[in-house]
Amino acid sequence: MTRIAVLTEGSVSHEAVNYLLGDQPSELVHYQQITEVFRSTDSGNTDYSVIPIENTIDGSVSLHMDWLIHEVDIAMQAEWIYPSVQNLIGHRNEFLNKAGDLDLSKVTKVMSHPVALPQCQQFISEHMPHADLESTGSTAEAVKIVKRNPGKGWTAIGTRLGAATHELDILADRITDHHNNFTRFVLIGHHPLELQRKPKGNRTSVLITLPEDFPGALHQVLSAFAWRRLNLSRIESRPTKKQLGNYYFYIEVMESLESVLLTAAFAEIEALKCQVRILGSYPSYAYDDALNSYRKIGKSGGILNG
Ligand SMILES: O=C(O)C(=O)Cc1ccccc1
Repeated sequence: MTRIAVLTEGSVSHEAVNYLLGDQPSELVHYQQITEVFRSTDSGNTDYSVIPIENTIDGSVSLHMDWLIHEVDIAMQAEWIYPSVQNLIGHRNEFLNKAGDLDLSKVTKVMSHPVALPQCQQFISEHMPHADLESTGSTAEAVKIVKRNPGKGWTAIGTRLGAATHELDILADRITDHHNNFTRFVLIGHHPLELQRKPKGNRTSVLITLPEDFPGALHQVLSAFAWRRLNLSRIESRPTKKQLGNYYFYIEVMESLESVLLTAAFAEIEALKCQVRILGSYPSYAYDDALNSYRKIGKSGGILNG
């Protein structure tokens, strides 16, 4: 059976891969840290790894992009978007006042993934301004830690699946400051994955290094795509880590590598003495479904009393 590495049970990544796979059978192998998720497929222990790479609120997840570029050489095989709906999770009985209502001023610590904490900044400063904040390997790791440490006033920010899996209470639901909070995930692996669901389109991701002392090189690179009417869905500069001020351009094109237009664009860019490293050419799934689920989730949320 296909083995897929993913963050801890009940993480956003876990919800997201369940959504991508639907009923398709596969074995999920869970890890505490994203670096272990990367290494697992790199070492051949799993066939694929699930990596969150971009968030509507924070933008690129830098650590994950860096691992994709510098630490492993595993192709991107699919991308999809999934909403991250965050909740405040803890042992409910620790936060009740005499009237039996929740009193979040009793919270001493809020733990979560470093991408999830800033997403809930307004909620935290309004309801728990004095709580310590602590980062964990995933939202679900935070839930597990809180579960193992009752009586300390600790809480976690995480998913409904995380609260259910680790048997903790949801103290407040949908607490992200912006409700259009989506994360883009990629599935990386050495072979394409056949999925039952139909893709919405194709993407090709590429790293382009510009030659030194070539004024206007980026303009020429972009022109190679533009005059062929190849749409770009993302462009971002990333440090090469070799020298201060040296950058790659990470570019995503809304086209498959099977397109002769795209291969011709890459050949033209290489002729300009740029280096082209293809990170993957893969199907893109279900953006509309993600939007529909956002509509279903609705906008309001907050502290759950009673
Ligand atoms: O920590 C998790 O649950 C993850 O899967 C990483 C993450 C965190 C916040 C938004 C999207 C993904």
